[in-house]
Amino acid sequence: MRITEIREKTVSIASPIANAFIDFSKMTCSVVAVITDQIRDGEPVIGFGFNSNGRYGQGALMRERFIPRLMEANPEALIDRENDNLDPFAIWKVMMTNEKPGGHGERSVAVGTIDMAVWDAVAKIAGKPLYRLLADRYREGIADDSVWVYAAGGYYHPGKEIEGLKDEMKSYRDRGYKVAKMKIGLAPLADDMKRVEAALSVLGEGQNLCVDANGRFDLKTALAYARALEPYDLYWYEEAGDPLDYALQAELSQHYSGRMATGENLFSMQDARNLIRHGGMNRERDILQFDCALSYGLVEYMRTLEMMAENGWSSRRVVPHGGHQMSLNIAAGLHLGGNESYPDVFQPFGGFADDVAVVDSQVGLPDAPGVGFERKAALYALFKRELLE
Ligand SMILES: O=C([O-])CC(=O)C(=O)O
Ligand SMILES: [Mg+2]
Repeated sequence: MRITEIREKTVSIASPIANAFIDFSKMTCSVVAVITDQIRDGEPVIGFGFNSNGRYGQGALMRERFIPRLMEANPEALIDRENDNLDPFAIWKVMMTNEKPGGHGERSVAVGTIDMAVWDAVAKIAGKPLYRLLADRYREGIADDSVWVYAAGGYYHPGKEIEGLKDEMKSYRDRGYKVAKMKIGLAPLADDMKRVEAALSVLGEGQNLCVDANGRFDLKTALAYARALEPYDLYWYEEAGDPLDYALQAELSQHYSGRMATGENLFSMQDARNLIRHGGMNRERDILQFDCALSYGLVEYMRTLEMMAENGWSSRRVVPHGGHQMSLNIAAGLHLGGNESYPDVFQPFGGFADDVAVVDSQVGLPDAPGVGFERKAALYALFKRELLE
């Protein structure tokens, strides 16, 4: 059993939206195909992967380091004999050969993207949905049947006024979502509070709304927003300050009594551990948003979940960033607390299988081998067009 070829390409996921820190006018993403010599239903098994929105395509790193390391490795060293399959842990180790610790920047995205394709292939070789394979291997066979999801959007957009935001929130409600998320921090505080009130006029109680500052605020601004937001009793206040400013997060938690969420820009177990150690996060209340596709993939994610357990954090406190099917499988198979969903933005990467609707903020998973990409027609068509033709 061996990987015969790995292909990668950078594709556009540009759109005119903006959060408090970046706009997505030139956003790209890598797509990857890991082609194997295994045959299922008369076709070679091919695993697919892509990196989450918000970081750009990582083709150069893949072409120069990670793909050659895998293709030069002894194929025997990449096999999981016990399960008669490829071994994602051995593959990860080969990819990370001669990589120093620390400085988890773009390379964690490159590795995370290939890792996604490897797990897709592994589940396809096993003939199971990935969430089922994960539950069977690591959770005594018990998977969640459905996963809690919230609708992420509420971006700043040229020409999108209050009415546009309300229409967007209403459309999420109409599509089965109870909780939605909107951006804050690009407009002045007073304007943002008008936007928050507009969203709440559609969503109802504060517990149906999350706000996301995308790491924009210094401590003073984070505290000013905390004071203004507190009376609304929102579901969560996300990424107030710089993702690596644990002291800011810890100080903020002394002044804000509601739930906070952060972690989407922490790309390693070690960075996540620093948040747990130094960020003042409350394990009974707060939410961690690590995204495997940005942070060295599922192999590293399992280390992060182990680290959390060692620190008394339940895996149910994790609701990954990214709104993609890989995290949805991890959520169902490894018992996370939910998953982000992008009903409208970042298509066709955001969103789940075409035939699973969101009902009461819960989404099911398709009964298809692998991550389920083949059940999301627009995404599968993109993979085929960009990587196989
Ligand atoms: O706007 C972004 O970069 C995405 C984001 O923070 C989120 O989905 O939480
Ligand atoms: Mg965010």
